[in-house]
Amino acid sequence: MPTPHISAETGDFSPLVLMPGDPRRARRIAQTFFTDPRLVTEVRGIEGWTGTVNGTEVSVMASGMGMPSMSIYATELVRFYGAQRIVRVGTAGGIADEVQLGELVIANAAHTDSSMADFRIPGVRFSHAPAYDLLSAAVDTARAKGISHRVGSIFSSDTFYSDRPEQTRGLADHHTLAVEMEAAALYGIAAREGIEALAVCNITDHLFREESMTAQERETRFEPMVEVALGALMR
Ligand SMILES: O=P(O)(O)O[C@H]1O[C@H](CO)[C@@H](O)[C@H]1O
Ligand SMILES: O=c1cc[nH]c(=O)[nH]1
Repeated sequence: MPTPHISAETGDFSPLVLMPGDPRRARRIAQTFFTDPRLVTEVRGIEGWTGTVNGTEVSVMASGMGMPSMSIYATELVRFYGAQRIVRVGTAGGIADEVQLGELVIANAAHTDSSMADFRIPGVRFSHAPAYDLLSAAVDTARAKGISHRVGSIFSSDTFYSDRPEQTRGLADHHTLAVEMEAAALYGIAAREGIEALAVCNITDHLFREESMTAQERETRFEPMVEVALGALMR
């Protein structure tokens, strides 16, 4: 049944869903990795695709940018389309010194400055964590394929252009690996809805160094990340 934001019919989505932020990355992932990909929704330009990978049905749909957008799409995928496992395949900026461009960060926790986290359980500072089985399968896949990766905490920010250098410094002091803008919301929704979630991010820039991929590279350099995410999703 279509929702306000997804026009697919019941059964159009697999229970296994990849979620990049960028709709064009969603399309490229479907065209690169799926056999017989079909477009199942494109409301507001947020594309959802379903196809098969090694005979298993898998879907990919963009989350858009930021936690309110991720929350809308992840909630509708779970409640109306039966999503059981969601793996975010995003881009992120490095914070910890050792993190290099092109490496993957597999997020075993997501700090956040989002006030959305304050509403989850009144009076509780909620811990945003992934499903262990997905995390473990992602690490196994990265190791087996020799894909450069790190496992650690990330920061899900409400702002891309932050004017709080002391916050970034504090995150670095607590050995946070990278910053992005959706994982904490996804982990919170997964906990609430009783599904499994994980975020795997490609490092595309570094907050303390003058290093950055182009917009084109951010859209197109996703293959190792998606291989790791599929290894987790289809474990
Ligand atoms: O490349 P995606 O997956 O959109 O992820 C990152 O890029 C966007 C900011 O440029 C935010 O959505 C952030 O989380
Ligand atoms: O949210 C993001 C994503 C990529 N790079 C950043 O610096 N921030």
